Amino acid sequence: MSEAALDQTPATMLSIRGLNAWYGESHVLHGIDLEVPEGQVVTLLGRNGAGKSTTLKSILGIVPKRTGSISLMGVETIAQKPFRIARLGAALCPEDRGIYATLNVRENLELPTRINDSGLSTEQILDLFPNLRERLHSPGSKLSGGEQQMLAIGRILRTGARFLLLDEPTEGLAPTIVEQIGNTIRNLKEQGYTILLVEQNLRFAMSVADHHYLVDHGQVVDRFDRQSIEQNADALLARLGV
Ligand SMILES: Nc1ncnc2c1ncn2[C@@H]1O[C@H](COP(=O)(O)OP(=O)(O)OP(=O)(O)O)[C@@H](O)[C@H]1O
Repeated sequence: MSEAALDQTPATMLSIRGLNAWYGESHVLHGIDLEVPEGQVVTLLGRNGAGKSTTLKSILGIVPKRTGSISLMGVETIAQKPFRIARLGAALCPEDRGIYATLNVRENLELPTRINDSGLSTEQILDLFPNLRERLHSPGSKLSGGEQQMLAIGRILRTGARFLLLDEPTEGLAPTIVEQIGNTIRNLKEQGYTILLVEQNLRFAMSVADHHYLVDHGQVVDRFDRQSIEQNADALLARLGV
């Protein structure tokens, strides 16, 4: 057996080094360093305004001014345009979910461009989220928060992206829906997807993720694995202010 076959270390999906980002004159990220191994779920935790969403947007190239290094599947993307980064297989599910109010569920699902043939079919997405099947002809404006979130996740699965960036998918949702989203994330991980998740809900983050980064004032200030986050949960809740 070759050495490569014996090596069980997962490949690196994302490696960020010294990421700085600005909105106009406002300097928001101050040297973020983080790694996301392929096939794992990693969370960014932190208070409001810490820089979590800006980190996700920087990975997709949609923050105008960035410096440092963002390597996606070994490709340096810091100077790449968003459409090129998307073609590498990364997709963002934004905090506002980005559902078109006047389009129905099917139209919202089928709107984004596919980047390859490995995207899920509409049928496969409806199998994953049966609630959406019943709402196929309802406009986006008539969906509940949970249905909108499922549609937003389903939509990026259709594109063929294998690296999913989810910005607060549980925000404002009822506990049963949060549980469904958790099951979906675990299911996607089993299917080999890599997920970077922004979360305020620590218990939820702990139930789905392999590693966690704590972001504060635009920097990574701590890192936890499954075991160390359990041991530090109470202190962390206080640090998150929740
Ligand atoms: N489009 C923008 N223009 C100017 N400043 C922005 C913009 N978006 C975010 N900011 C500022 O950048 C900082 C980081 O915001 P970011 O949204 O990344 O934080 P966050 O950790 O995701 O928190 P939240 O959960 O509140 O979104 C905050 O001070 C925020 O006010």
